[in-house]
Amino acid sequence: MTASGTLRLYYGGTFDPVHEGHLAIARAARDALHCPVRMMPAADPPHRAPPGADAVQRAEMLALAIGNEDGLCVDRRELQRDGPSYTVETLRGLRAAYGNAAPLALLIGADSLLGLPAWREWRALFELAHFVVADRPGNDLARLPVGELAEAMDGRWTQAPADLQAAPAGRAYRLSQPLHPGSATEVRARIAAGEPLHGWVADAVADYIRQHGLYGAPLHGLPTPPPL
Ligand SMILES: Nc1ncnc2c1ncn2[C@@H]1O[C@H](COP(=O)(O)OP(=O)(O)OP(=O)(O)O)[C@@H](O)[C@H]1O
Ligand SMILES: O=C(O)c1ccc[n+]([C@@H]2O[C@H](COP(=O)([O-])O)[C@@H](O)[C@H]2O)c1
Repeated sequence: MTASGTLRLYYGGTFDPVHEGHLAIARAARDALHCPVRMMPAADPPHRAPPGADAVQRAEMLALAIGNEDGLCVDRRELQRDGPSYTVETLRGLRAAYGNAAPLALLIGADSLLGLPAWREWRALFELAHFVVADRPGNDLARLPVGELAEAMDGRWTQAPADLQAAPAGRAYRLSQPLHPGSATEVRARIAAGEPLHGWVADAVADYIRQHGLYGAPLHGLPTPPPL
């Protein structure tokens, strides 16, 4: 099918909490592809333990991290449905809203791509969207393991942003941004250890975490209770 309209790029994640690594790849994708990046928190992320912050809190932290920055926004559509936030359902909803000719893309990190065969109806995802894949430390995209994922990716890779505009779905673009070590696991561990968050999350996000006592952070303004 011929594509029509401008590329719509969605960046799904648990964002528990949003950190500087997330923002770095969102900005890199925005700047490389010249389109807004819609950061889309998963209400009930599949294939992982329940997040430490609820979906509304994670969306609020995203909004604080983004502030008024051009070309980044929060898309709350997955908060509006019940059940696990399967990406295939989200993309079908986007197709229903924007039509089969609209170029759609999903931004994911390299670790997510390597886990793609565990996603619900994963092969159908290539019919619904392009993938924009960001390099992530410890995940080498140049050496995809031989097997069903490598076969499914064969012939899809492009380094031409125009190819994502020329078709509604089915291509894969590698975002070779500078590697960023940010990880939500590391941020939560730093909070648990009482270490500073500056440089790991936006200051407004660090304030929100303290104000809401998230991830075991002592509530803002209250003394730390003695150990039991
Ligand atoms: N530093 C990073 N570089 C590249 N991609 C990243 C980075 N951090 C997260 N991502 C990608 O962003 C998406 C959402 O990530 P997620 O919200 O699960 O954060 P995370 O840091 O991986 O979290 P956790 O440590 O809790 O697993 C995933 O596709 C992930 O691969
Ligand atoms: O649809 C699935 O089966 C599926 C399985 C794992 C992850 N995802 C999506 O991938 C995105 C990143 O997930 P995560 O767990 O790394 O934050 C997020 O939007 C999830 O909803 C989706």
